[in-house]
Amino acid sequence: MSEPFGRRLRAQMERRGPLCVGIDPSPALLSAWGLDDSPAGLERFTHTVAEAVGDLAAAVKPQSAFYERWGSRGVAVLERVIPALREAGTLVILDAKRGDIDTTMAAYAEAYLEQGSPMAADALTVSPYLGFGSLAGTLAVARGNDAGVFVLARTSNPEASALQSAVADQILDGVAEANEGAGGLGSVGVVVGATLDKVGHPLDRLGGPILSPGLGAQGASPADVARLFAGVRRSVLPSVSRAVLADPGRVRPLVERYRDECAERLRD
Ligand SMILES: O=C(O)c1cc(=O)[nH]c(=O)n1[C@@H]1O[C@H](COP(=O)(O)O)[C@@H](O)[C@H]1O
Repeated sequence: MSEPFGRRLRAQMERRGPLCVGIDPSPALLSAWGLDDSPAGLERFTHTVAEAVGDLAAAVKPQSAFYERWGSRGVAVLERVIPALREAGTLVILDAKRGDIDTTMAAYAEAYLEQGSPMAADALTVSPYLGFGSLAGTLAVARGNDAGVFVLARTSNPEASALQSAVADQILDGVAEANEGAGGLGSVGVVVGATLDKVGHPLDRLGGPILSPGLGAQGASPADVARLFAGVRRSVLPSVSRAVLADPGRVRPLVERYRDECAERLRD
């Protein structure tokens, strides 16, 4: 590993355009592809998406839950696809949304961010609702491995608003502090859903990337993302899953379309 995650992400977004492609092999999508809801179906779906976008998307975000459904056989699929995606030149953000006390979080960080671990990704989504300080060990492991962390701040689901808006400032301050002195885009990001009407908290001092899921199936468009993040657009990595995954033959062209529109809208 050569460079901190934030700088690698900045380079990827400039080279490939600002789009993260989620791999969410739900039973409904496996069925739409004519695949069995089984580890073999999961593997076929996953590798088809990886081949379609590994050389195209700035980042790819496998949703761990759809693999964990199958226990060790599903996790084995994840263990195979993460290195394959990284080999293809994309950054892997593992979406596992881990959150626990500090020592347990450090163990999750070793599982997902320690280079050499079977599931080592470039970045991990984490939950700060045990207190921002509970992430200290995770941030340390990430830093030591040039990996990234995306901390939930304002998620895309409507039921999150009351809880998260009460503590979002603490989380954003913690992230800003963790990115101090990064020099370029920091490696500690936040998750802010593209579906929000407004963020309601300042994002201009974060210093790190903003992962923004909610494009497509949850109703947001690239124009919504541009409106929501006016002033910080160059730090935004929109993420799309179902809207590009419905048909195996159309994954690549749909990703190209979203990527081009996001690049156009988030130019500045
Ligand atoms: O962390 C995430 O990626 C995430 C955060 C959030 O606020 N909302 C959200 O939908 N996600 C994830 O992003 C993906 C959204 O999928 P689509 O709605 O199909 O694009 C799912 O894997 C969600 O778990």
